[in-house]
Amino acid sequence: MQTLTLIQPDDWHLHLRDGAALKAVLPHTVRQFSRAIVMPNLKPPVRSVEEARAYRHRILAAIPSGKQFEPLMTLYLTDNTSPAEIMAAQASQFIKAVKYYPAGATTHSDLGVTDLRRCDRVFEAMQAVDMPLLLHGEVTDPAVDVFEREAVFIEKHLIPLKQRYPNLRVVLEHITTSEAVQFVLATDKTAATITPQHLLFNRNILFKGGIRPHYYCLPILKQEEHRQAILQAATSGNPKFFLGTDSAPHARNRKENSCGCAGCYTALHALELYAEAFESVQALDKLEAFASFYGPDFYRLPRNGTQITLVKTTWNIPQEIPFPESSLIPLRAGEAITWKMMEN
Ligand SMILES: NC(=O)N[C@@H](CC(=O)O)C(=O)O
Ligand SMILES: [Zn+2]
Ligand SMILES: [Zn+2]
Repeated sequence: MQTLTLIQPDDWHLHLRDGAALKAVLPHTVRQFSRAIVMPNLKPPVRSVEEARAYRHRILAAIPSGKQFEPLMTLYLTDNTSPAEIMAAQASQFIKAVKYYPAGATTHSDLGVTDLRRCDRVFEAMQAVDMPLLLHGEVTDPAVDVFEREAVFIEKHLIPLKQRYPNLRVVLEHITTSEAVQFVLATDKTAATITPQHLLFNRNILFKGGIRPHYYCLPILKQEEHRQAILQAATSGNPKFFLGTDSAPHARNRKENSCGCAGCYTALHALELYAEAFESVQALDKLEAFASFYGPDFYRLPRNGTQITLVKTTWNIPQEIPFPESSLIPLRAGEAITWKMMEN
């Protein structure tokens, strides 16, 4: 039987939510990953060191007994974030990054930043203490085509930001376009996370035989040429590209809705999905570094010591998972998948 043993991976972009939802999804992540960069887009968002400390304790309390997991916390940037909060975040040790959401771009982003330039004093402080900036890189201008919003953001906002703060370390999150790949390759102190859905699917899946809300996430899936560009980047062995699932749970009734939420749920089977993507281009030998080395290297954390094993065997992804309000539909629910993580 074909097996694949990896140093235990970490998830460098994850939504854990809070309360009963947190309790429902955390065991899945804990099974696959040792650490995760936890997104701060709660309602209300995690804007201060004290809120991050309290959220971190709620996560720690929800870890299944006997399991090891380290949540790496982030702060939600607003127009009003102060440089002093950045200094306090750096001193906290448990806050590893600051997250930028353009106001209104995605789930729970209404308190996000209205204009990047308003945060210049904060970026100066982040650059000074070497705190990474994580970006949801899309413009929100309704006049810009939804498929162009990442490329326009890079051109109009991110290139100028990096010109003002060349030493600010940035991670362009969940990249979806060849423009993003080109930007990351060309820019110092810049990395990117890549999700399983953006490696496996192009936008056709959204309309395959009907509208499929469980494939809807932001940034939206793009054309095939973009999928190929990010698959090439992920499997290239370049340490600027690493794993971030963007697993984003929403209850079934909120996805299957006349105005459905954005987000794909992959925490259950992320490594299997990534393995399929890497195998599709004969690059399984590149998976371990993408999943387990380049993220900790970027965040200047030690690589994990434990290992996990994937086995080449076919199983069916569950149709649904228990979740508050209704249920949770994992990506590719009910379909077969050809890798399986062994219980450890
Ligand atoms: N990716 C998504 O489609 N949704 C994320 C937010 C985000 O990462 O943009 C969520 O929190 O649901
Ligand atoms: Zn996002
Ligand atoms: Zn996200």
